[in-house]
Amino acid sequence: MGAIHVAGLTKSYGAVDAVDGMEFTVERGELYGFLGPNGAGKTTTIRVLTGQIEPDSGEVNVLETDPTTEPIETRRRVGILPEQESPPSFLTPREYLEFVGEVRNLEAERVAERTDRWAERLGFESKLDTLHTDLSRGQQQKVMIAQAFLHEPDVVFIDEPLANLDPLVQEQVKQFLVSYAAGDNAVFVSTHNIDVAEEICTRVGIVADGQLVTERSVADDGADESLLEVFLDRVEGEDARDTPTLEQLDT
Ligand SMILES: Nc1ncnc2c1ncn2[C@@H]1O[C@H](COP(=O)(O)OP(=O)(O)OP(=O)(O)O)[C@@H](O)[C@H]1O
Repeated sequence: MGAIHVAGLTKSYGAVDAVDGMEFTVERGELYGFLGPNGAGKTTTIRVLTGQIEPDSGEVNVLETDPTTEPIETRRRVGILPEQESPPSFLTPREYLEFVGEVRNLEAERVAERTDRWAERLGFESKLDTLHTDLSRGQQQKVMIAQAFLHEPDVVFIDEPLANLDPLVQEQVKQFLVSYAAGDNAVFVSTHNIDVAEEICTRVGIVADGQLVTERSVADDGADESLLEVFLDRVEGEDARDTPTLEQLDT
């Protein structure tokens, strides 16, 4: 079945077919990249997989739970870092992580240990007791990463994990994601960043018009086409690749 399994998934908003026959399976140990242009249906798929919205049809399974019929059980087992979400402005990182720890049924001592570890790992120790409203976007993103992993879930869904982070922290987060997935967990990363997907993912699914159009895995590293070329081929069609560059137009 896989840690995450999706078959024949559809979801429309009125006349918009946001997800239209999505199919894929992610196994434990994989860092899976979900790559696609704006409006391809990535966020909608993640929202179905985390029990936030109901699909119109199709099968979904996450860690042996059905997010459409047991959304609370699914959310209990997974970590989620939604797109452009900020921690509550009126709490400090320490308070927020204590709150998340309670929701996740973790012992207070364990939460305190993990909070310190995450603050040290991502460098927000000096901000642990500062209200989020006084933190930068990048510092808030670090807290959001910490909350997603606080209960050490077997599956984590992350939308644009590196948004707003400086290059040094991006490197640390990338290494962490790679090692976390390698520890028999499934990490599902939705991104527009082809370079990052190519660098860290064990497998990449390319999404367009609500469907998975192709997949590439690290095993295809020696392939003739780069991930960017595959992306342009499948998402934009040959026309996009034939579009002349500025240099060509100059000559
Ligand atoms: N709540 C909603 N109501 C109406 N239409 C929606 C809603 N959410 C998404 N859509 C539409 O569904 C389509 C897929 O959106 P979705 O957010 O899943 O794409 P995405 O791949 O995550 O895009 P992005 O990369 O820009 O975040 C888009 O056409 C979008 O406008």
